[in-house]
Formats: sequence, C-alpha cells, structure tokens
Amino acid sequence: MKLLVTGGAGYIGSVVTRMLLDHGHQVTVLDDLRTGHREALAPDATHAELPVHEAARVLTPDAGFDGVLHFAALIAAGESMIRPELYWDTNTVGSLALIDAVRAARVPRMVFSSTAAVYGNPTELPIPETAVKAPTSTYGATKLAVDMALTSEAIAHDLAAVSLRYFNVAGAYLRDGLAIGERHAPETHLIPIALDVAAGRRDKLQLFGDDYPTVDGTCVRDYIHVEDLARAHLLALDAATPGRHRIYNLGNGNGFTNRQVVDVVREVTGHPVPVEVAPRREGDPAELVASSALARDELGWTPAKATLHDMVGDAWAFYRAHVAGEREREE
Ligand SMILES: NC(=O)c1ccc[n+]([C@@H]2O[C@H](COP(=O)([O-])OP(=O)(O)OC[C@H]3O[C@@H](n4cnc5c(N)ncnc54)[C@H](O)[C@@H]3O)[C@@H](O)[C@H]2O)c1
Ligand SMILES: O=c1ccn([C@@H]2O[C@H](COP(=O)(O)OP(=O)(O)O[C@H]3O[C@H](CO)[C@H](O)[C@H](O)[C@H]3O)[C@@H](O)[C@H]2O)c(=O)[nH]1
Repeated sequence: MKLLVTGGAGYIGSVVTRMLLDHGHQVTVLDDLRTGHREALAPDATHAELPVHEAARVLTPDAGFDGVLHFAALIAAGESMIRPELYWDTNTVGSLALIDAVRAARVPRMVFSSTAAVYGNPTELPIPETAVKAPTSTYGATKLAVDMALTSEAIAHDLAAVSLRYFNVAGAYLRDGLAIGERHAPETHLIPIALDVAAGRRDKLQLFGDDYPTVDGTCVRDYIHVEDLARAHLLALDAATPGRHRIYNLGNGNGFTNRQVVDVVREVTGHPVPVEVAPRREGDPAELVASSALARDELGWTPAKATLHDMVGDAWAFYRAHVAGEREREE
C-alpha cells in the first residue's frame, strides 16, 4: 500500500514506519519536526516537512494514497492544562484538516492514535471501549473530539476508520544496530525520567501524588511495548472496513503503580533511583487499565513483550546507546 504517516519522526510513528517498510509498503512521512527528531526518520521513506494542517498539499487526489496513519499530536497531558489552545489547534483542528484532505483525495482508510486519556477516571476496570468517556485533561478531550469526528466521517463518507486507544507506551525498537526509543523534550513520562535518574542525569524522581486510592497511593497505569503497539497498526490497516469506525483499546490488562515501575527501573539498572513525593499532577486519573479483548478477538492481536521488565530493559538499552551520549554532547 502507499501510506501517509503523520508524526513519523516521533517515538511511535517512527517505529510503525519501520515496520510498514519492512512489510513492503511505500511510506511518506508528514512531520513538521516540532517535537520529533530528523534522525528518527526512516531513510527509505519520503519526508514532507509540513504541519498536519497542510496535509492536502501532499494528499492530493492524484497522489494515489491507500491509507493514512495519523500519529502527529502534542501529547503531554499536564501541558495541555496550561496551554489548551495549543492542544485544540494541533490535535483537533489539525486532525479535522487532515480528515478533509483524506475525503478530498478519496483515501479509503485512516488509522488514528487515540488514547486511554479519553476515559478520564474510569467507572469500570479493566476499561472496555464502551466505557464512559469523560477526559480529565484537555489532551484527552482533543483526542476524543477526533474519535467522534471519525465516527461521523465513516458513516457519512464511507471512510474505513480505526482508532487505537493506546495505554502507556514504553520500551524501544531494537534491530540490527537500529534503536528507536522515547525522546520527548521536555520529557514528562515516568520511565524515561526514572532512567535519567538511573543514569545520573537527574538527582531524583518526583512522584506526583501518593494519596490516590490505589495499593500504595500512587497512580496505576497499563504499559504496552512499542513493538506490540506497532504490530497492531498493521493489523488495523487490514481490518479497516468502509463505512465503519472501529475502536480498540491497546494495553496488557495489567496495572502497575508508579512505585512498582520505579522498583523495576531499580532492578533493571542496578541504581537506587531516589524518589521524592510531590503534589499530584493536574489531569491525572488514579487508575487506567485496559481491556484489550476486542483487539485480541477482532484483530487477532497478542502482545509478545508483555512484562514491565521487557519494556524497561529495552528502554534502558536504547537510553544507554543513544540518549546518554546525546545529553553529554548537549552539555
Ligand atoms: N507515548 C504514549 O504513551 C502515548 C499514549 C497514548 C497515545 N499516544 C499518541 O500517539 C501518538 C504518537 O505519540 P509519540 O509518543 O510518538 O509522540 P512524539 O511526540 O514522539 O511524536 C509526535 C510527532 O508528531 C509531530 N507533530 C506534532 N504535531 C504536528 C503537527 N501539527 N504537524 C506535523 N507534525 C506534528 C512531531 O514533530 C513528532 O515527530 C500521539 O498522537 C499521541 O497522542 C501516545
Ligand atoms: O516525573 C514523573 C512523571 C510521571 N509521573 C507519574 O507517572 C504516571 C504516568 O505518567 P506519564 O506521564 O508517564 O504517562 P500518562 O499516564 O500521563 O500519559 C501517557 O498515557 C496516556 C494514556 O494513558 C496519554 O495518552 C499520554 O499521551 C501518555 O503520555 C502518572 O501518574 C504521573 O503522574 C510521576 O510521578 N513523575
């Protein structure tokens, strides 16, 4: 297939691009590099350095694209509470422009990166796709709006749409000397920050809140390896059906508290990783654990790297190979 991947210079989009190319697809990456990395771009993909709002410049009716995978977004829930206008414009206005371009170019299928953040504080655990959607962050709300737009687009204009609601993505893609991992700037995610502490680049980890109604008072999250997540995108492209918007949660169905995650980082790195309890971060739900039964049943998806040790181990291998040296050069 000829595919457009938005956000293909980012963490997840660059891994999915590699897998699509490995499976013989032709890929154009649309990414304006606002948070991505030029060196994460796959050499065998074409790159259009454009904002997603201008996707119509690439997605022309004559270009013959068979599908779009839409990763481009701003992703920090905490920041989205402080700069909501930026998130509405990038994530929602940008996605609506992309959907317009998809329609105008008669592209038959679209796969969208949605998120567990659409559910807010869940009323049932593990969370099925049918659960109440009540986002606690602007980030989650901007993604839910796009999910809703895709539902109407599928019904009204026969688009084959799939939303994949990722839970917490972790780990790295390691192949024949190639390592792609998480590198957000500023980094806000728990595991890469804990690895920074283990590598001696930060003194301590701040734990945001220890008074949640969970086993040890810290938030619970469901982690999924980026490689397992990437495979789900290939399955979603095949399962996409004209006139339907399919929605799948992607997680392992196991919750880990933030303290348990830090313990695994200590085991994997052999570093004590000191922590300091800090106030809660606004917009954080207490517990998010996925039911991915639908993805397993309908897509035939089964995660292969399901343990936190797998994910933290691969993230640490990536960190030592790339991030540590890069930070040293920056200093
Ligand atoms: N990382 C996670 O744990 C997680 C969890 C749930 C959902 N998601 C979703 O997955 C997707 C990818 O996340 P990621 O962790 O790879 O993020 P990332 O920040 O590493 O990558 C995002 C990429 O999109 C590009 N981009 C952003 N806005 C753009 C715009 N308007 N026009 C063009 N390019 C733009 C950036 O330059 C970057 O390369 C996002 O949509 C995110 O909401 C991520
Ligand atoms: O320095 C830190 C960083 C994070 N945390 C805590 O660790 C947990 C996980 O936080 P992350 O920032 O790693 O991940 P989130 O659960 O906030 O968000 C991630 O998963 C969501 C879906 O669940 C969204 O899609 C979002 O894009 C993605 O970043 C939260 O309780 C957070 O408060 C800390 O205690 N200290």
